[in-house]
Amino acid sequence: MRDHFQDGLVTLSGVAVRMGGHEVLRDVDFTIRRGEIVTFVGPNGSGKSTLMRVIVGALKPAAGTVRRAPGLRIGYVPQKLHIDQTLPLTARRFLSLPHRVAPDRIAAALEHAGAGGLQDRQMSGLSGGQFQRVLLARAILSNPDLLILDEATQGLDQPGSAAFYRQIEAVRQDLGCAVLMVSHELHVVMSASDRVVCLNGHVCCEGAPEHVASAPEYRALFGTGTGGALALYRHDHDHEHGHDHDHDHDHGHHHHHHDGAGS
Ligand SMILES: Nc1ncnc2c1ncn2[C@@H]1O[C@H](COP(=O)(O)OP(=O)(O)OP(=O)(O)O)[C@@H](O)[C@H]1O
Repeated sequence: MRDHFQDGLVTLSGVAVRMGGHEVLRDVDFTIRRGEIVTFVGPNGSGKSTLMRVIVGALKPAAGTVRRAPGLRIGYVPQKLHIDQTLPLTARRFLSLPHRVAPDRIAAALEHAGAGGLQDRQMSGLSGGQFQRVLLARAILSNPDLLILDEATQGLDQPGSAAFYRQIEAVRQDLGCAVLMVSHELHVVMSASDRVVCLNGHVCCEGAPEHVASAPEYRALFGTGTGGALALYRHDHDHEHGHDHDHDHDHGHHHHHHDGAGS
């Protein structure tokens, strides 16, 4: 049924990257397929941004191969974008830079990004969440096969981030694009991802969120620091799907040993 999932949009084999004389990434095999939401997690300096740069083609690996589907269109949502606050600039004009875009396309992109009707607002007057949605709309304008987000929810509070990730899922649903994100907000990202890739100079572990969360390699990296976050994720997860859960609400003490891999 899901033939389109077979198509690799970007495929990396045996990729290694050296920076300033030392190896930042080694032996990376990775594929993202049409329509998938994949998230890179990993400690600071584990090579997440570097790997993103290899995937978009901004950085050439020292070893290995990178294959992109012919004609692949990538939309990029940056972590932050600084706009001169004194410059009068409406969302419509911002989305028309550097090339003019027809008003109906702008309206449609804003609608998809959950920012419908904001075209006449000043960029400097938008809330953090609205601003990120306008950046998302800009990425959508290129009609991407692959949407890339580099910690796009920095500066948003937790409900704001959760809402933004729900918007990302809606965009994937509406446009059918694949999504690749980097994030530190593990619990939020885990619930929004089909697949999580845990990096630490190489791919430590990957798979369905529940699988990665219970993998010893992941636990070794993130230790007990994410215990609460993972408990929160499980809590949400249990309640969203509403099956097989007991009602004591003591999800923090559940121990799933690799049983989530197939979910
Ligand atoms: N231009 C560069 N020159 C030398 N070393 C670099 C360069 N860019 C990155 N590095 C090193 O590569 C490693 C991986 O960096 P990268 O930014 O990919 O990590 P990250 O996982 O994205 O980190 P963070 O979570 O802090 O954003 C780090 O040790 C970093 O210092």
